[in-house]
Amino acid sequence: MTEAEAVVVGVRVRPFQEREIQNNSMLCISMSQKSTSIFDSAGKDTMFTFDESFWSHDGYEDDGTGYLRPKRGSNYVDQKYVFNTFGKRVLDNAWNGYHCCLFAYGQTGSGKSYSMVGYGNNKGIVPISCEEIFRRIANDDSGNSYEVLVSAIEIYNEAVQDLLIPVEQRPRKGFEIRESKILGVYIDGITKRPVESYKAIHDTIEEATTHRTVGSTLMNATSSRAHTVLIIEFKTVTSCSTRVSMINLVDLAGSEKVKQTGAEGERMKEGAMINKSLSTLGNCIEKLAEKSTNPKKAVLVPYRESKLTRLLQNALGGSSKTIMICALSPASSNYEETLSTLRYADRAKKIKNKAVVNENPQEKLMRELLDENQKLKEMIQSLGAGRVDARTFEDLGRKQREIAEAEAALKDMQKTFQEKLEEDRQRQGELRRRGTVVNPMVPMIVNLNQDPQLQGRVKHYFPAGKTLIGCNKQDESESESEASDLDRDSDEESDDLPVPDINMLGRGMQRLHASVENASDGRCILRALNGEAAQATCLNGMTLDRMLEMDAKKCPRTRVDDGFVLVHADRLIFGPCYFVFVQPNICSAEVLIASGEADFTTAQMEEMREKRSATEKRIRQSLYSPCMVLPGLEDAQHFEQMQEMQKELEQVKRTLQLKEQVLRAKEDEVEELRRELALLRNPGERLDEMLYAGHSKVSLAIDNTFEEALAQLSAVEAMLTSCAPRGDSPKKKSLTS
Ligand SMILES: Nc1ncnc2c1ncn2[C@@H]1O[C@H](COP(=O)(O)OP(=O)(O)OP(=O)(O)O)[C@@H](O)[C@H]1O
Repeated sequence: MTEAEAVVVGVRVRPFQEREIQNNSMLCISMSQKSTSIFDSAGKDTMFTFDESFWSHDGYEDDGTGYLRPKRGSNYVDQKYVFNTFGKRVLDNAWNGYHCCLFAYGQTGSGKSYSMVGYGNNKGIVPISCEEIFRRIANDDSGNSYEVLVSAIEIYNEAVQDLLIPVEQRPRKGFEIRESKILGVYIDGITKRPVESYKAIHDTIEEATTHRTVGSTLMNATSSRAHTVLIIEFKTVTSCSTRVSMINLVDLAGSEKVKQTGAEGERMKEGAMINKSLSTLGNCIEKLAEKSTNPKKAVLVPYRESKLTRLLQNALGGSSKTIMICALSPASSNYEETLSTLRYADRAKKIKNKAVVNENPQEKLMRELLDENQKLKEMIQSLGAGRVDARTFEDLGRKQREIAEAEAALKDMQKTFQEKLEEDRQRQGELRRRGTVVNPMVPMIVNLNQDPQLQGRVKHYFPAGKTLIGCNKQDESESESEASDLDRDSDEESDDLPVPDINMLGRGMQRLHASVENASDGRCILRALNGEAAQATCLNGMTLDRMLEMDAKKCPRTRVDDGFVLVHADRLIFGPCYFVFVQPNICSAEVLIASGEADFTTAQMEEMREKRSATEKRIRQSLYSPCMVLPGLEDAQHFEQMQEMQKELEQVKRTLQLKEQVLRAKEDEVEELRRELALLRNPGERLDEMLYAGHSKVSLAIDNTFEEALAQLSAVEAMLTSCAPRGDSPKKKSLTS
């Protein structure tokens, strides 16, 4: 009989972030071998022991390529070490035919994605594992053959989405998680992409990431608000058997409490949904731990209460080998959250699973599926013979659906891997022809946001041809029943309109708002699709309707008919959404954003500046144009009009002055921040400045002291002079001279 095996749990603490250093954050975590301690503000510690405690807080250096490696003699744990400890274990298990699951838990910004996916050269467990899978396959000379299928999903607001299909082709309410006796828990209709090389799996993950960010815009989400799961189905075919194992790599959403993030409205709902998934996960872990400690006790595990736990049911309390990596913030300001993560991890390590090798499942599955088919036929026959009760009738409907699913699964199983590859190639070719598959080197717009954490998270690509930007209200979160009749009428009217390729919601957005044409000469041309849209679309602060009125020579951008040629780093505003245009062959979006060349404040300020000058122009026009039309100043009515307008002008001037003050203050603030940033980037200069400041203070002090001394001397001198006998006043040399 298979031995029960505990969930393997590791914790990892990251370095301080810039903000935490600036806030003089205190370190509240210490680690010694497998134990981790957390200290509260009074210095009292709570200790936990895990399978692994990874110290990644300090003791590292850049190896010259951006990769962070441990300094000589330090205990810093780098990405390779984490992969060798946890990632390799997952792969070994998969190779032996076990289902495996690795999930990362922790509050936002604690380092989950760093461990799972990694950044730049510091690749995480997911990419290294994918590389390793194909390296092992290439080095295998046993005669076995291998088949790898990849799925990528996101759970957001309790809806499961397939990240391998474009946003606009997804069902609005997401995909269904189903459970059947034969197939177990599975997602109905999810893409399983066959991959035969590291490049293919890498491109698939890139595609999923792109769809993830695009998808998140539609819902105002950020990556940390959704749970992402990469599912790798790994099949080994030997001469006498077939083994299938599923590898689930799960990057959970941030675990912070909604209260702490100050979330409101839609964000609050998101937070509640994430918390629902995470708190159900917590409850399941608690119940499973209870069950493992007391196997005889009847414990109900609430898997069905959230999509996440339903999906992870097998990984948590079934036949899977499971590893959990908990990311910790080192800062004392996050003490509460980190302590709660440690408690979560502590409970998880008590769970015990009984993993089994999934040998020959395909043949078994096919046999079972055929049996089910037979049973259904018999049921139908009995229905025809009139020997059926109500319960059987009800069952029949359910069975019919199950059989349809089973038959679809059977059909899929009967296809060879080569057939699946060929089918996928054709599908990809078709999508590429329609421009649906995204190449990260095509021009794009990237979002700008007040919150630097949210900046650069959303990318919209412009493949060759025309891309339509608009507001497809069907995607709006309000239910249709709440829409006004007027809205409904206008929606009906606009039903014939094409669906925009890029959807942006918010005030000022038109159903078909703008287009960007990626022309054959490589230029991208922006056009507003109607007058109202032109007023609500800005290029570097200026509305398109204003640019269209301008003399072509004065216009800041090259005009092509009614459109404008976009230039790398141009700021664009559509309704309430701020973006920057990126030509990836000039530099990547990440580099552009990090350079500070385009940011939210700049875009907002140039918009305000343009609005001000447009208003001034309008007032000037309305003030002076009547003079030309009306007969003369003696006309009383005209005089009144003039006075009215003068008042209006004064009012506008005052408003403008106020706005100008605000703008200046903001500009000063930005200037100050830029200066600070430059100093931080160049500490030498900072030191010089400090020395200079220190020097000035000292010389000022010396000057003051000197001045005071002189004053005292003059006073003494004056006293001496007044005290000296009048007659023989000597011709003294002044002490001050
Ligand atoms: N072990 C580490 N070594 C160096 N830097 C790290 C490490 N872990 C995390 N970081 C840095 O900390 C920051 C936050 O990490 P990360 O984005 O992985 O957090 P997260 O928990 O995934 O956040 P979110 O929930 O928002 O996705 C990043 O800048 C990352 O580079």
